[in-house]
Amino acid sequence: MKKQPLLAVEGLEIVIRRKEQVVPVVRNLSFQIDKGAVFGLVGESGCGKTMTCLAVLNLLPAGIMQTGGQIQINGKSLGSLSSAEWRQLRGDRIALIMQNPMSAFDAICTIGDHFIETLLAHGKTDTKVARATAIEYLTRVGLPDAGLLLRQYPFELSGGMLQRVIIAIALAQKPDLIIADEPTTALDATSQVQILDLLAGVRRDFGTSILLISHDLAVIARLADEVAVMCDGQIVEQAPAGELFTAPQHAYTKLLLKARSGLNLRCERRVVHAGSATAS
Ligand SMILES: Nc1ncnc2c1ncn2[C@@H]1O[C@H](COP(=O)(O)OP(=O)(O)OP(=O)(O)O)[C@@H](O)[C@H]1O
Repeated sequence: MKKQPLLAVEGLEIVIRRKEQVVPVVRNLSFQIDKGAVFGLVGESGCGKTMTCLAVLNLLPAGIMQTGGQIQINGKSLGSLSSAEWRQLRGDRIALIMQNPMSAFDAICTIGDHFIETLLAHGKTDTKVARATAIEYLTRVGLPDAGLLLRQYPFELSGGMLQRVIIAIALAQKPDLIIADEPTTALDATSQVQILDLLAGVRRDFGTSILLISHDLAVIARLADEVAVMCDGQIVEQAPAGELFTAPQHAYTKLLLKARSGLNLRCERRVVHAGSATAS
């Protein structure tokens, strides 16, 4: 019997309305993520990666809408959820980690305020229990002196530390799925490696599924089991990571791999679109 995926996206269509125009952003996009798996979505800036994950969270910005397709979690369609059910799903079942960790924090609230309020909003009723949980998870993600950290303000922490705090807040809610949208892009090289190692540990120790979004193949290569390559709102190739990196089939995937060695992706992409499906 085929096992049920944790997340199934089927035929997703997203458009932007600009005055009289309707511009497709994501077209007929389908993928599945199994429980405990890391699924990498890679593609150049503007190809629709973020809009795809915002659609999964029902958080598309004004003027951008899902016009087709189905999204299911554990076989349950998300299409019919009420606002309250969506709020519950976000945080409790699906956590989002974004590119710029500072933007996730209110500058006038301490780390403790953020952590404890989030836990209280998602079911922990006792501040003392929430505080103990915060300390436990901050320690688990490798942040020393968690008690002091709870009294600090976001600007007192580095980007890498803030990203760890966000991961700790996410983990404390024991989500089934973490959506990590360019989680290392704003970090220095050392912090990038540490955060990717931390996410690998999260999957290993908690069995959390991860949708990892990046424009950087090296980031995807480090974590993903399965990789989908996006170009202009569509998946052009999907394969297990080992296969995709050693034997890419689609011309655009080959260009992305080449781009890492300094070639001009944008220029060459025009060649692909002009019909050279075998360009490499
Ligand atoms: N708030 C918005 N209003 C209008 N158009 C938007 C908005 N956000 C994104 N877009 C457009 O939607 C398209 C897809 O953007 P998206 O953010 O999903 O790309 P991406 O692949 O995640 O790129 P990046 O890696 O740069 O974030 C782009 O053409 C972008 O210009």
